Amino acid sequence: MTAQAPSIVLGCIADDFTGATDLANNLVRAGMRVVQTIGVPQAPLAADVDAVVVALKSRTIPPAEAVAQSLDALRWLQAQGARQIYFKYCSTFDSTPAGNIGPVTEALMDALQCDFTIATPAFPDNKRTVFKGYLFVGDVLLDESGMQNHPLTPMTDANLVRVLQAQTRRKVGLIDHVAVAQGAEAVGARIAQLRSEGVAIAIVDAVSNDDLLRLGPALAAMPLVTAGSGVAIGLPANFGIAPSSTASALPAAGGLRAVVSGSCSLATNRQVADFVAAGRPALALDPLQLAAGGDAVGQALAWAAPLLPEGPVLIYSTAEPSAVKSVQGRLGVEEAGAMVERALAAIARGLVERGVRQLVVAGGETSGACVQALGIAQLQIGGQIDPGVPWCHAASAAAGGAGLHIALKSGNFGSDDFFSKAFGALR
Ligand SMILES: Nc1ncnc2c1ncn2[C@@H]1O[C@H](COP(=O)(O)OP(=O)(O)OP(=O)(O)O)[C@@H](O)[C@H]1O
Ligand SMILES: O=C(O)[C@@H](O)C(=O)CO
Repeated sequence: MTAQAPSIVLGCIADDFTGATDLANNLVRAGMRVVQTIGVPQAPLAADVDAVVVALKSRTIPPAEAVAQSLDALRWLQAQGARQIYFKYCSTFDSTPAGNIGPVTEALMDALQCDFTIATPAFPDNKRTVFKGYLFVGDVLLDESGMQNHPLTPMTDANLVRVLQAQTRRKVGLIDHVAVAQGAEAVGARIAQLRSEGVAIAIVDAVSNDDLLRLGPALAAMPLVTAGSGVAIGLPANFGIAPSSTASALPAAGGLRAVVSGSCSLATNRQVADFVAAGRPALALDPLQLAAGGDAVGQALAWAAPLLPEGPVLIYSTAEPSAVKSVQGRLGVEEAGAMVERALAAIARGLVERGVRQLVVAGGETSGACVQALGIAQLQIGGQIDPGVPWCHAASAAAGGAGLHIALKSGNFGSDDFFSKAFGALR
């Protein structure tokens, strides 16, 4: 008798690395056993899990490339038996009028011969709510939340029907809170009405987890769901899966502890300040010094070596917006970003080579660079530290193939004491 290859029920495509762990975290909390792959795997899935999240870096690349990578991921997920596909984007709907949410959604709909899907970035646990089609971040509209100044994807309109309509030829409509509050049957009736009006993609209102749990059953037969990570909490039940503590079990943690931070988001700035104020060892990298040459990576590793046995150390380039702007003005936005990412990735690798086995990385781009430098191909998802951020476990080439615990924190996620409390959560 030949052993049956593992088969998944839910196949997910995420447009960045930290967003992928955010989605995986919500699926695990709802009971699914999940792995996250870095890019599209070359080989069939070996792990016996319910869902796979394929992490791409497709949020801000040209639309045609984002479409090609997403279709590649779709083909691999289908080959692993996925019965439903989930396209995950940012809870602040990060995109430009050219894409990539619209073009990727259209391409996936075409490939799946799917004539209707939903789109909602709602993630109430992290204060992203959608009401009458408008996205709120905390108490303010998206375009007043700071996202209007984002360097790559400035979000200047909080009306998601308008935002998505600018990115797609398909007609966009709204399933408003009146329908969602009444439950799956009312959502189904609203979908039927929208379909009869020629709508193919519906933004969905959701202001609480109860809304998302009510929405879940209405999505059971949809071949494609597109959303932030919030919608994930209502999907596992459609496959008969209930929350269970075993889904998030990871191997026991050991080894030295460190944090590497390249995020300059407001939350990360507060987290760095909190770690420093607590008197913990922290080293700031100066991008202008990096640009001037010299061995800043070697110096940072030499600084960390004697401190690591005492507890977690932090190495960061995190800075206030004015300092970042000034560096970008001197070095160029792309060049500054790439140079800092390279340095932090080399530092992360050096730390792991020196015995760090519990590592927190802050920032989406920074996480991408670090995960690649660490030679990580796949992450097993464990317990949540804060909404959207789980501990993960992965084999790393930098650790000689051994496993390490790693947490990839989105810039704006996590409480102020995140860098200290994360390690407590592993014990
Ligand atoms: N002091 C600095 N000056 C200029 N650029 C910096 C500085 N520190 C970090 N950077 C760059 O800023 C970018 C930060 O992006 P990253 O995605 O890592 O964080 P984020 O935007 O806060 O996170 P997320 O994408 O999860 O919201 C990276 O390219 C990083 O290299
Ligand atoms: O949805 C979010 O806000 C995050 O998972 C993310 O994608 C940050 O880049």
